[in-house]
Amino acid sequence: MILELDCGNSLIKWRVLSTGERVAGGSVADVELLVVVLQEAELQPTVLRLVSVRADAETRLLIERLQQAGIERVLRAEPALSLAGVANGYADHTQLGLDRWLTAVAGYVDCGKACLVLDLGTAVTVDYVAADGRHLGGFIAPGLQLMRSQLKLHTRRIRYQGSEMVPTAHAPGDNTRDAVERGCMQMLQGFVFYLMSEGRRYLGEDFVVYLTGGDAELVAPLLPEAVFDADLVFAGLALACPIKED
Ligand SMILES: Nc1ncnc2c1ncn2[C@@H]1O[C@H](COP(=O)(O)OP(=O)(O)O)[C@@H](O)[C@H]1O
Ligand SMILES: CC(C)(COP(=O)(O)O)[C@@H](O)C(=O)NCCC(=O)O
Ligand SMILES: [K+]
Repeated sequence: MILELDCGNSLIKWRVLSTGERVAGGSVADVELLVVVLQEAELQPTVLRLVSVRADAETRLLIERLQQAGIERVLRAEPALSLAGVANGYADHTQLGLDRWLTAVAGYVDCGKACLVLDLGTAVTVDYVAADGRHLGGFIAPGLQLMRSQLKLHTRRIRYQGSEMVPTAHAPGDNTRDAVERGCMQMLQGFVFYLMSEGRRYLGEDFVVYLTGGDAELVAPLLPEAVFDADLVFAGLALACPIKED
């Protein structure tokens, strides 16, 4: 059994594969919770395949904890100049977030043509891959939770309970919560529309849009033509760290 992890800045996304098939998965806040969840589900993976954008020391501790819990073999995605026909577009390829790299590669391998990958997590990341496999770089912007929390952190009177994000609610807010929630949502949605038009400039008319990350469902209704794939990073991880069992 293989345990796959995508260690993002907010959550650890996990899946367990048995003979190449997903048998369980979810997201957890930390590795201790993951160990408990695996024990309760009576899952005992021995191979770990992971991608992490966390600090190296934190990632090492996480791996050690899982080794104590029964992991025998570890494969970790590393920066690369090229993979599966995609050429890393960063001036220093080691600086490109590995989650971005894997989703860009997975998108290109899936469609075989130009693509735009939007990952709406802690940060919103945007990556362009041209039809010939050149990764053109992209953009990094704050995600929804970051936008909200920064407004609360740096103001005295933005205080409200709940975060009722309704993707289609656009009317001017008549209370603090709706004003902030809709304002942040419109920042995100406006950004996505802008990226689509920029996409035509960089990629031409014919490109596929991939949508992933914890907040992807909030913009999915705006992009009916986009491919929504919550597991895009795992598809990239399998390409970066192939295992016989795949
Ligand atoms: N239970 C949750 N805990 C944290 N974030 C959540 C949760 N449910 C939804 N989210 C949203 O998902 C985003 C995190 O998405 P994710 O793709 O997991 O990010 P990352 O890869 O950066 O950890 C948060 O910014 C938040 O807006
Ligand atoms: C941009 C990110 C913080 C996104 O992380 P996430 O929102 O998935 O937690 C991550 O890809 C990262 O740390 N990148 C390194 C900087 C770069 O890609 O240029
Ligand atoms: K992200």
